[in-house]
Amino acid sequence: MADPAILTHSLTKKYGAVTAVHEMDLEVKTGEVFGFLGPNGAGKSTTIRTLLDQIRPTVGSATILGLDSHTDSLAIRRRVGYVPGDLALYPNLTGRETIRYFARLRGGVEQAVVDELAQRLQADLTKKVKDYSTGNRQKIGLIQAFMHRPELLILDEPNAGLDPLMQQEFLTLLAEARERGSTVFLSSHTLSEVERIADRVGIIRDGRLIVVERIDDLKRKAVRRLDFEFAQPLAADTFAGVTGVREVTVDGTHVHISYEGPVTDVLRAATTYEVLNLTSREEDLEEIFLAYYRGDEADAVGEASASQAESTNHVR
Ligand SMILES: Nc1ncnc2c1ncn2[C@@H]1O[C@H](COP(=O)(O)OP(=O)(O)OP(=O)(O)O)[C@@H](O)[C@H]1O
Repeated sequence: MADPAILTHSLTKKYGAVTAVHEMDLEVKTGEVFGFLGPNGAGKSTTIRTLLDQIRPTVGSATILGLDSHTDSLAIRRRVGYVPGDLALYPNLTGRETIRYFARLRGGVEQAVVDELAQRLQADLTKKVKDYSTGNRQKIGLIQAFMHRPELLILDEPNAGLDPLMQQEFLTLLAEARERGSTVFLSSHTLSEVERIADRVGIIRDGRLIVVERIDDLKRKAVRRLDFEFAQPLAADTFAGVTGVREVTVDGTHVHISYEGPVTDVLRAATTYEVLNLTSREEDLEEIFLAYYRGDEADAVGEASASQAESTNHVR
């Protein structure tokens, strides 16, 4: 079997009294797109910089593509494309000169690949970097990360500053990289940025990896809602004890139900009465995710459904 693309053992980074990364055991499989999610200051960038040997862990170790992150760091750099969270560029170089500089560090890349990436991302490479907007700087970051068709892409909040059209193009580039067999490690603070492309997500909070799940499983756990209109008013306890039901609001003939898991029992209980109308609302993945952020992972689904507004405020 292929080595995992990323494997860490008890990876820990302390800055004085602050433990930025705490005993992290992370495995990213070859060929998957892994979303690395957490709020500001959770430890995402510190983890990534440790993986790339830009900083040394206080305790623990990591292998990247089967190579030791420290002793084999040069070999790793050639096989990895990296977009840092705080991309530092020379202000007086043009975009093209900047890309040439990165290309030389990599031992040369195909000009045709650079041109195609620049065209697809609508990057103007003739301007000096100091005259770029945040989004245009980010495009340079993406071009240099993708241009050597690396086996592993490590992307630290790569969407920053990209407009919706470019975000879409970026997702297409990721999908193509996956088609070629590349692995993608993608950090973000919003699930919505990664949910369309990631196979699995890991959620990090206060330096700890608190959950790793397949996006499909996370979706299965998400809260869903049904709004019924009945011919007759129902008693408040009509749905008490029905499997999967989390919350019921009865307002005369209108009943709102949030539930998790299969809908069968809810429907069976409802259709013992005359149903005039039924609407089903989108499952809300963001809610369950925000609950993990807040620290309610033991009961992420229930808490999320109870107080979305509060959780949204907390993250901001
Ligand atoms: N060089 C440093 N010296 C001291 N503390 C640091 C240093 N770098 C990071 N930290 C601290 O480590 C913790 C994790 O920071 P990190 O930048 O890794 O988080 P992050 O998840 O990438 O956040 P963001 O989404 O804001 O980039 C924070 O408390 C931060 O203040």
